Amino acid sequence: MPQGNEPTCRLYLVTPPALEPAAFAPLLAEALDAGDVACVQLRLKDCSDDAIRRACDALRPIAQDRGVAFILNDHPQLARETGCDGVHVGQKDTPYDQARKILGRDAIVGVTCHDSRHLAMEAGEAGADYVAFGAFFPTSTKEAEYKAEPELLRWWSELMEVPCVAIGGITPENCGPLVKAGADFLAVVSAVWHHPGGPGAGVKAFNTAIAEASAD
Ligand SMILES: Cc1ncc(COP(=O)(O)OP(=O)(O)O)c(N)n1
Ligand SMILES: Cc1nc(C(=O)O)sc1CCOP(=O)(O)O
Ligand SMILES: [Mg+2]
Repeated sequence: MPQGNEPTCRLYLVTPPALEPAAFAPLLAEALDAGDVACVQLRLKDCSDDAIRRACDALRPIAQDRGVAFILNDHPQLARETGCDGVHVGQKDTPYDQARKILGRDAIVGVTCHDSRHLAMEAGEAGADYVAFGAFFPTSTKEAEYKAEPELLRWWSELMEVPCVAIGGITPENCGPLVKAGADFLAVVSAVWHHPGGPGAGVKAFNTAIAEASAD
């Protein structure tokens, strides 16, 4: 939970779905050195386990050395083997209970809940560290089958203690209503990694937008 001067909503960076670790490492460092980031999710799609291991080994220390949690998408066993802080699982991935057994009670386990109150309550009651809702806006990063509305974040954050993450097409320009509705984290791919000024400028733009929306 936020304490003291921490912002009420924080940035949750998700990596591009394909990357070359040596080339991506300086971009990740640039992003994390530019401002406040709560966590990084390594989300590699269509990749071998060995490639994921290599990416974890190269990128995990960049996050953890800066006090930023490093979470692996989809692969609880690999997350455990490679020293990640946790895993994110979707509804078609390893079930929450199994992921928790693999990683233990101290790890972060987050669960995709699409636009569903029911899935979120199930995940929250089971012990998930956060629930993720989306997609809030059109995204070209993946084919999003569900559409979530800010009202879902308002409902969840007023009723529940478990933090909620908003994902899908989020930019510094459109994030205000999500912050005001109670999102604890904004999970972002394109608007940071494809920011015209580079990822550092992307993080700064989000930090400013979140601060402005929180102050309103
Ligand atoms: C923070 C966060 N929220 C949602 C997702 C999507 O997970 P999932 O539905 O399993 O889809 P893939 O990302 O695996 O394609 C996520 N990764 N992170
Ligand atoms: C990985 C992911 N999951 C989503 C969901 O709705 O569950 S949307 C999404 C892609 C997010 O990327 P961008 O910030 O570039 O839109
Ligand atoms: Mg998944």
